[in-house]
Amino acid sequence: MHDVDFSVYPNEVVALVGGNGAGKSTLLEHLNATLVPDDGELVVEGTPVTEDNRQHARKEVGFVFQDADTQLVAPTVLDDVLFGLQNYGVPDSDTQERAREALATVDASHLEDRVPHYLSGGEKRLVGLAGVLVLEPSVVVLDEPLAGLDPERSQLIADRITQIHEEGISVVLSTHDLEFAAEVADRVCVMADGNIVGSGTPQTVFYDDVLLENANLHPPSAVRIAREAGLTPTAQPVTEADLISLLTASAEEEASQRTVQDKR
Ligand SMILES: Nc1ncnc2c1ncn2[C@@H]1O[C@H](COP(=O)(O)OP(=O)(O)OP(=O)(O)O)[C@@H](O)[C@H]1O
Repeated sequence: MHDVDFSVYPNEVVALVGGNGAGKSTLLEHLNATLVPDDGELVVEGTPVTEDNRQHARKEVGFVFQDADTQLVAPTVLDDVLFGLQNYGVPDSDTQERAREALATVDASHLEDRVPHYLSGGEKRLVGLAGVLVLEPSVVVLDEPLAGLDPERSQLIADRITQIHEEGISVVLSTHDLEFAAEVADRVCVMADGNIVGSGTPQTVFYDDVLLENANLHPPSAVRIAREAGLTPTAQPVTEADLISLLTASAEEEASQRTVQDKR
């Protein structure tokens, strides 16, 4: 990575997109000081992070790994979620209740006695998220949160991201799924060759053909369909839901014009 200037503001969802090897995971791993820059500065909640105070960044920035096995270490799911709390010295009297609440927020209460290693990929991702949320971080970082998930689990993760956002926590995620980025992100950053080459709202980024082409990305299907259907001079839908409401509104408009003509 070189010359990267990246900030996360309170209560926003940022999606990092870019081709394989663009540097998304590397940038994310700097956010909680898993990696510390050789040159330059990482500041978390006003405190510069150094080799000696990584713990501050770890506490404020919760990281959900793509490979959840990296994260899940205890004999049961509940123990795993408790582990972080105990590590940060939270009194034992509070920990069980907080851990169970965290599992409930990701719909994973039924997994609490299971052995983490034998969970499915999607279940591991949810438990990893619970283990992060229980520590009440300011920022949650998710590396490829949908990788290997079925549509139902993907929607669950998307819903949880929206919920975390509504609770005032910032979210930074990396993804190859631009439809998902369009659905959840306030801001999209495009990465290529170890740098951020463009950023903006999903509309700004996903209608910028030159930027997407330079980063080897294809626009989300809603953007392609809107263009093919000639809708883009007046609207810039980026999600399927945007497109459906636009097409519905335009069909209703057409129907009402036809009724007026018929009456004449
Ligand atoms: N510790 C490391 N030492 C040297 N090079 C590394 C290290 N970690 C990652 N890289 C290299 O940095 C580049 C960016 O990797 P990174 O995993 O950040 O990309 P990415 O955008 O997340 O890719 P993908 O979408 O394929 O997961 C790759 O070329 C990778 O080989």
